[in-house]
Amino acid sequence: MGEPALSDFKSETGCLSIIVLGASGDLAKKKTFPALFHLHRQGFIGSHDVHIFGYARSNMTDDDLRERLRGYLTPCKGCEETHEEDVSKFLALIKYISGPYDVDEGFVSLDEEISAYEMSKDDKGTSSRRLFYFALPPSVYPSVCKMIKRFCMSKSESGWTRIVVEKPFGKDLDSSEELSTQIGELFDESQIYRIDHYLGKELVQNLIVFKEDFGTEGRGGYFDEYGHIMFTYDDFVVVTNLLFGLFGRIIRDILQNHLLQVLCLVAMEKPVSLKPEHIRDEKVKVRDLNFFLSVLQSILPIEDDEVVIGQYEGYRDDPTVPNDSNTPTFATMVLRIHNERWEGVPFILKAGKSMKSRKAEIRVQFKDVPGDIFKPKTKQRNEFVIRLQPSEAIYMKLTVKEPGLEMKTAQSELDLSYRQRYQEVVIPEAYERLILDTIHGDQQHFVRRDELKVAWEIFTPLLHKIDKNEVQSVPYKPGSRGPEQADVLAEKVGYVRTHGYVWVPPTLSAD
Ligand SMILES: NC(=O)C1=CN([C@@H]2O[C@H](COP(=O)(O)OP(=O)(O)OC[C@H]3O[C@@H](n4cnc5c(N)ncnc54)[C@H](OP(=O)(O)O)[C@@H]3O)[C@@H](O)[C@H]2O)C=CC1
Ligand SMILES: O=C1O[C@H](COP(=O)(O)O)[C@@H](O)[C@H](O)[C@H]1O
Repeated sequence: MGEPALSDFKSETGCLSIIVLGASGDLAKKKTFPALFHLHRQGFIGSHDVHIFGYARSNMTDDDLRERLRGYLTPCKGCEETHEEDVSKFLALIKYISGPYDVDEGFVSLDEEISAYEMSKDDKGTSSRRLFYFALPPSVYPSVCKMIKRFCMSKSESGWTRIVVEKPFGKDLDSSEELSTQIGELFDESQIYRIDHYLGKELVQNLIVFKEDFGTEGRGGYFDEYGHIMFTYDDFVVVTNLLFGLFGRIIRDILQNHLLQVLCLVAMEKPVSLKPEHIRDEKVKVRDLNFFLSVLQSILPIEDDEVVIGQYEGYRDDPTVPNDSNTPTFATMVLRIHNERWEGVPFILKAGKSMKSRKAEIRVQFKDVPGDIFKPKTKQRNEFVIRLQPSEAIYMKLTVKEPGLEMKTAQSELDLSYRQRYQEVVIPEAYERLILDTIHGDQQHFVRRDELKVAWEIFTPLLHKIDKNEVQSVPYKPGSRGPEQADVLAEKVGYVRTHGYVWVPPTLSAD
């Protein structure tokens, strides 16, 4: 398998302009600029060929923006000593331009600034690279795209223009397709980077490496031993703002994108190679001689009785939330992949806000061994767990003999905890990796238009039912596991929860 290395994408030179649209906003200060800072600090983007432009309507000077960002540029482990210097060098690269999102003048000024910077370089902009990062509400994407297309494209033949767009990409199938069409009329798919930051997480990226082993096995039934696969996202953050004021929040926010993408990487066949298009094809490729359907195409419609949505008690106390809001802050549902490999294996997706803990993980539960001679002494099932966050880890929960003279079983784990195993390694933030991929033109970890469409096809019928109150949120206590009905559903489809066993993460002290 030809594995693309970072160096495969490094051949481009010429000045690089990174334009953060919506520079005054929350995402820009918390994620986009800090990611750029860390890339700069590590030398992935260099002062000699990079300039960063912030653009938004707010009235600010360059220094106002720099001061606003300063507090979010935190030192990483081991670089405390040079931190202040690193920050100063980075902030010096930033220029702020104020302007509206739908008026020519703003983008004419932006283009003038970028061009002036390009002309100041040795190659006079002959290979200008322009990366536009949309840290903006999607409502302004169409007008901003028009403005960029009209005024701000790279003028050099050997350069490029790329746009990075944030979710939500629509609120259902129709609105998403409309947005895709509007953007698609102006930019080629190869210029559009639809970011799903879960695809940039270290352990999500590791899923493709597991494929190498999985994929070499024979077909037909070797997954028979896999009882259930559970994807969870539990968050204790209380979120009060309503996206679009629409129902179905947690589904649109987490399940339709982050968890579905992770599911694809787990369930898809091994791609032909690591080339970005091969990976994206595998997630969504169309029916191939009626033989193997890709993962997304093979997901069956979600059954009403395989969904539980919940809302934490107190959610409606927020003055911005209507008293009769049905908005789910929790959802669990079963997806079924109708293909040769996964027939009969329930994929349980679960996500919630205001939960007792904050974690995201993939849990593959194995079926009971037929004729288990230790039954009924062993009540727990073996599980393979990939903990995406916090404290990244891959571990196998399994039943072992308890050390000692007695033949007693106990649950334990084989554990690869990243913090312990890779003590010297700083795991990069998802946004760092994805921005670097954009600069390198690597679309592997970005959502292609056809993927997005199928993702919405899966969830839209359910979302519309929730929007019409045909599916009701059940209440759950803040700081709990979510509604009991969710556990009942998981149990109904065969998932066995282990009671009384808590995995204690290893300490950092090496023996
Ligand atoms: N914040 C986060 O952690 C995450 C955000 N996202 C997505 O990233 C994008 C940006 O998010 P975020 O930074 O939180 O958004 P903000 O609400 O902070 O908006 C960003 C900037 O856009 C401008 N803006 C806000 N509302 C409007 C409007 N109605 N019309 C025109 N301009 C507007 C404002 O700049 P000005 O008024 O100065 O022009 C604002 O500073 C969104 O698509 C969001 O869904 C995705 C994942 C996480
Ligand atoms: O996209 C989103 O993701 C965050 C969760 O991201 P994480 O990297 O902290 O797990 C979520 O809190 C937010 O609501 C959602 O829009």
